[in-house]
Amino acid sequence: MEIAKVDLRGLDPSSPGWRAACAAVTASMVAHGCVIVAHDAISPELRRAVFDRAMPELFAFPVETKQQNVSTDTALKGYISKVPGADFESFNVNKVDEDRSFHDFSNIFWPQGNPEFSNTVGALAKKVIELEDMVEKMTLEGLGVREENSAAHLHSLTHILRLSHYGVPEDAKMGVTLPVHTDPTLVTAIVQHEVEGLEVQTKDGSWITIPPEADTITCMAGDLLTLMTNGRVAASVHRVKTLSNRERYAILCASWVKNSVAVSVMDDFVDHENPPKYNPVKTDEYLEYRYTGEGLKSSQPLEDYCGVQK
Ligand SMILES: O=C(O)CCC(=O)C(=O)O
Ligand SMILES: [Fe+2]
Repeated sequence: MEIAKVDLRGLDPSSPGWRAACAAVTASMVAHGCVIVAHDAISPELRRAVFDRAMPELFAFPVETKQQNVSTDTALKGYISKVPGADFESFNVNKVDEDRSFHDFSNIFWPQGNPEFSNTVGALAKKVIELEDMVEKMTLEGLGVREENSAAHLHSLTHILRLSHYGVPEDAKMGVTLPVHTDPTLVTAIVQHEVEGLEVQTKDGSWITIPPEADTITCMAGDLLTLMTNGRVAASVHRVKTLSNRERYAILCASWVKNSVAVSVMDDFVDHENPPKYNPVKTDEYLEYRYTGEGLKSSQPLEDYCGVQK
């Protein structure tokens, strides 16, 4: 089985192909919790500037400097350091919709400024956010959500960027560098670069490798999209496994609703036969739950945290 690739090049809501593309995006999200989209948003030069220059420069800093990437937003962690057995580390840039965010982030590493870093990573983030929001809009439209509800939802979004590095897997045979999980987000867009790793589990339990093609990004449904759609879109179950045993970089852009707004099941998914399956949640409280004791132990954190008792 393969995950379909949907071509979004040159597409906007007035294009003749829009409705068919919405249907294809939605079908893949419903079937697999994810969709691969083809795009021309990231030029080869931008890709090289970010992955061949900015990322290696960033990860070369000493750990004491890296740890200064703390989140001003309590629930979203800053720098995630390596832990024994997993050579994975990741930075977090909050509120990437605001121009200052990259400037503030790069100041940690280059107090005298590094416009090349902020401009290139910022430019890539902007493109990824546009694609991610488009996929979110298309999914809601494909599921029949009313235009005004979808527009209000898209208006409530904020985005964070994760810049991640994976060392060569310690267990060369297994190659697993990030264990199986769902994301606590609404949607996560993943930009891979040259080295494979991202794998998605299908509903029959088998694994599909998502190739790191330069002209695609992968959008994953997170737990909060399951909540909002009353279970119509199940969150993608995925992991990172690099069997070629190479070092790997990836960039992730996650969409959230702003912290003060609770995420609820949308009206469009509720009727007499389909009562809400989830209670509303505040995103920061849900994150806290996912990344502390109770939620870490749960195999179905969304259900356990806010599922309506039957
Ligand atoms: O690196 C990737 O391709 C995906 C990483 C991931 O799933 C995560 O950080 O949640
Ligand atoms: Fe993930």
